[in-house]
Amino acid sequence: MEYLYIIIVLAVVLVIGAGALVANVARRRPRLPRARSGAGTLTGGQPAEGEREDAGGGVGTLEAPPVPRPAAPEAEVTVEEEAGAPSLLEVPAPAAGRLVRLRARLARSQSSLGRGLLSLLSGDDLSEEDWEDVESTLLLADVGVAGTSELVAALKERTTVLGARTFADAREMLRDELLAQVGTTLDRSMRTAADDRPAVVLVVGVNGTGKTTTCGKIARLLVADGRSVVLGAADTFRAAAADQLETWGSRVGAVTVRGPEGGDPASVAFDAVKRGIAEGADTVVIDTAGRLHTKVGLMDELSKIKRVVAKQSPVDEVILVLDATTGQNALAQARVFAEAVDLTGVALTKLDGTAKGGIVIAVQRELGVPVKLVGLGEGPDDLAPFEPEGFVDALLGDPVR
Ligand SMILES: Nc1nc2c(ncn2[C@@H]2O[C@H](COP(=O)(O)OP(=O)(O)OP(=O)(O)O)[C@@H](O)[C@H]2O)c(=O)[nH]1
Repeated sequence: MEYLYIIIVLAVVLVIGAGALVANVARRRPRLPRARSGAGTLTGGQPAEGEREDAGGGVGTLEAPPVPRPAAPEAEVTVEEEAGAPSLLEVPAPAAGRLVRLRARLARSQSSLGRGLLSLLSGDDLSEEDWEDVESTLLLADVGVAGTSELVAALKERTTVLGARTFADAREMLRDELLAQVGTTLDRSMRTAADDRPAVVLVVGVNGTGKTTTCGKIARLLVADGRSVVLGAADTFRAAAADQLETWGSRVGAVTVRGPEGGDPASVAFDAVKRGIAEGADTVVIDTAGRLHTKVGLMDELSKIKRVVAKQSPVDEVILVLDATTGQNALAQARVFAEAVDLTGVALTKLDGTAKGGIVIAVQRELGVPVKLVGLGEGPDDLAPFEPEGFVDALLGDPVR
């Protein structure tokens, strides 16, 4: 009987011991590293969620949220990358025809300017009240007072000559007149190449307009055209801006030159151009800070950057970034920057949002320099060279009713 008790106790001890061993082994089993969100996989278009945040701000510090254990093939890729294998650079979407490809983004917010005017203008005689509606539609679409009165005068003249109009007639007439206002003969090319030295592009504007993002997107446009790019993080005011720029650059193989936080922006710009020359780069794109509260401070800083850069190379482009959704405020900023520095072009961002397309006309009238680029989204390739025809067609929508 005693033996029986001993055997039972031993059996219980054995079962408990085996259970503990199994649990311990299961706990120690190595896990596969977490897959990085979309790294090296993007080839243009909309980014994956984690990348969208990268583009927006605070990049480099963002951790992808924990994800469930990845499927086997993804996990293998991640293991290789983390073992030091080079990750693939992204291939940006080609620059040509981007605006036409992105026109749906623009058309979404433009129904009042396009459809609204077309329904007013097609048909027979327009009453005084109708013309007032045409005028207020144009003003509400941010065309501005001068542009609106010119457009209304031209449309009045055309409707008198044309008489009764079909929808197609009205569309053609409005298209012609809008194109005349937007301008088809302005030189909208970006000077991003120079003989025997890198071309220098200075990007200026108030913070929050999309300046750093636009620098990153310009780099992508250039890389898509086969150019080599050096980025200069001369926005030394906010450390995250330099991180953000560096992330944009690293995605397409562009080097980013940066300085200490709060350091001298002109010195970073100088170093970036120096690096561009040393590396035989095609273009140096310099991001600047926009947080200067007085016009004098702004003028001093921008002219110092230009002066210091000019010791090595002329500045070929000075692009002002304006947030198109801010309407009149964007025009006020444009005025201040135009007094501080000789602008050569405008990048109008956020035209995919609540912006009104007429701002293109108003900004060009205000500054006397062409809109060269338009931002149509937060995705890495949502920046397009501005094309007047594609833009006006997007405003007017489909030619067939
Ligand atoms: N919808 C939309 N968002 C945009 C566009 N361009 C930029 N943005 C967003 O605007 C926000 C501000 O962009 P930033 O590039 O950080 O602005 P910034 O002017 O450089 O600001 P600082 O770096 O603080 O000086 C970001 O969330 C961008 O993703 C655009 O064309 N469309």
